[in-house]
Amino acid sequence: METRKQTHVAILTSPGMGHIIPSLELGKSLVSQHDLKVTLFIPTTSKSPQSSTLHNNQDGLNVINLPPVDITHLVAGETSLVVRITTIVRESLASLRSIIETSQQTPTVLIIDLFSTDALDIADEFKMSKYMFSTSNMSAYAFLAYLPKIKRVKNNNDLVSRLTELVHVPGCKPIRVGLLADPNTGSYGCMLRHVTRFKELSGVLLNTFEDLEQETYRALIDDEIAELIPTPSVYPVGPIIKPTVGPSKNQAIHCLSWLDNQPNGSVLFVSFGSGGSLSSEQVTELAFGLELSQQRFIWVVRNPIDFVLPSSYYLDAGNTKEIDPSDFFPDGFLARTQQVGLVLPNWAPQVEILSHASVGCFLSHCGWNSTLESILNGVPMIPWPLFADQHLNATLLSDDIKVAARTQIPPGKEVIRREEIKRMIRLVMEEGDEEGQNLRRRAKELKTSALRAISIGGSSYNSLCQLVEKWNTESDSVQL
Ligand SMILES: O=c1ccn([C@@H]2O[C@H](COP(=O)(O)OP(=O)(O)O[C@H]3O[C@H](CO)[C@@H](O)[C@H](O)[C@H]3O)[C@@H](O)[C@H]2O)c(=O)[nH]1
Repeated sequence: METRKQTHVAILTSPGMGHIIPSLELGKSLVSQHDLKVTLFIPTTSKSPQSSTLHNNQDGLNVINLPPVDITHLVAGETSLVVRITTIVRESLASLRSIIETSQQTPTVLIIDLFSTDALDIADEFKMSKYMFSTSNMSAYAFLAYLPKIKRVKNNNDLVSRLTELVHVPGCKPIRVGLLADPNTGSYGCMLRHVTRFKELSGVLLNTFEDLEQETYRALIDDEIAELIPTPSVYPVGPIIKPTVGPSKNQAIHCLSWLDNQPNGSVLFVSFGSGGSLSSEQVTELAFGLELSQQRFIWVVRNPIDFVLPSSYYLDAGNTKEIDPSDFFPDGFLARTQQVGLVLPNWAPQVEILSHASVGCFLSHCGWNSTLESILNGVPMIPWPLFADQHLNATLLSDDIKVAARTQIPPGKEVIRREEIKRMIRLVMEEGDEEGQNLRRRAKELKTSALRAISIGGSSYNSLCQLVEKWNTESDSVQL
C-alpha cells in the first residue's frame, strides 16, 4: 500500500527570542506529536545571536537561518522596534522565496507571526494556506484584530491624547490604546499595516489556552461579535513553551546546583526576558529592595540602559568581557548578599530555574513566554512590565487570572522604590501573608489547568489536532 506523503508546513518567525522560541517549539510539537514535516525560517542580521543554541535535533524539523540582511540604510534614525523587525523580515523574503521555489516538496501551509505579514504574498504565489501564530495573549490579539476599526486620528495632538484612551473591544476588557500600539511612534502605522492583512488568513494559532482567557475566547468565537472584530478562526494551542534553552553547561550546572541547596519555594527568580534592561537608578533600587526583603534570589542582570562602560573596557584590546555587575551595583551589594543571592549576567536557563522546587516566585517583565513558563511551573509572579504587550499581560495576571501580586508601579518613567519592591516580594514570598497564599494556590490550579489543556484530549491539544487534520486533507488533495 502506498504511504501518504507527510504534510509540509513552513513557519516563518520574526527575529527575536520571544518569537523564535515558541515558533521552534510549535514546530517540534507538529513534528513529534502530529507527524508533520516542518521547516522553520528565521530571518537574521549580522548581529543576530547564533540560533544553534536552539536545540534542533529532531528528524522532520528543518531550521533554516535565512542569509543575514543589512537594514541600516533602510531604517536610519528609526527607533521603533516593530518597524526594524518588519524591515528585517521584508528584506529576507527574497531568500525565503527562492528556498521555497527550489524545495523538493513545496510546503502547503505557511504560518507567519505578527510581524511577517509581508510573506503572505509568497504564500499566495505558491498556493499555500495562510495561518498566523500569535505569540502573545488572546486579548492582545483581539485588540490588534480590532485596530483597523478604531477611528483614525487627524493630527499629532490627537495621537498623544489617544495614548490613554480606552478601547472597548467587543467581549473584552477595555484596553488603553498606548499599551499595545503607541500612536506616537512609527510602530502604529506599521502595526496597522500588519493587522489589516489578518483578513487574508485562514486561521490564527494562539499561544494560550481556553481556560486562561475564557471571556475573550468566547468573544472571538461568538458569531455576533465576529461581525465587529474582523478575525479569522482562532485556535488556542498553548502553552507552547521550550523545555530548555542554550545556557552554557557550566552555568546551568552552577545555578541549578545552587538551587538544589536552597529550601523548597524559598527563592525569588528575577528576570526581564530576552532583552529587557532597567535604568541605573532602578537597578540600584531593585538591589536594595532585594536586600531589604531578606529573601533568597537569583537575578539575571543586564547592563543598565543608561550605563556607560568603564573606560578600561575600551582600552582592553580584544575585550570579551560583556558585563560585570559590580560595575553598577551598589557598593558591597554582592558581598552582603552572597549567602542568599545569585547574580547571573545576561542569560539564565530560565525554564530549568522555574521548574526547580526551590523557586517560590518570579519577578518578571511579563513577556508572554515567561508568563506561560511561570504558569506551567505553578510559580506565582510579581509583574514588572517594561514595554510591548507586557503591561497588558501584567494587568491580566493581577486582575483577571489572579496569579500575580497587584503592584503599585508608578506610571511613566518613574522609578519603583526599594520599600515598594520589598513589600511586593514579602507579600508573595512570606508564608503567613494571606494574599501570598492565595497567589500560590492559584498558581497551582493554573498549572493543573495548563497541563490539562496540552495533554491528549485537552482543549489545546484538540485545537492543534483539528488544524493538522485540515492541513493533511488539503495537502492530500494537492498531491492527488
Ligand atoms: O535569561 C533568559 C532570558 C530569557 N529566556 C527565555 O527567553 C524567552 C523570553 O520570552 P518572553 O518572556 O516572551 O520575553 P521577550 O523576549 O521580551 O519577548 C517578546 O515577545 C513576547 C512574545 O510575543 C512578548 O510577550 C514580549 O513582550 C516581547 O518583549 C523565554 O522563553 C525565556 O525562557 C531564557 O531562557 N533565559
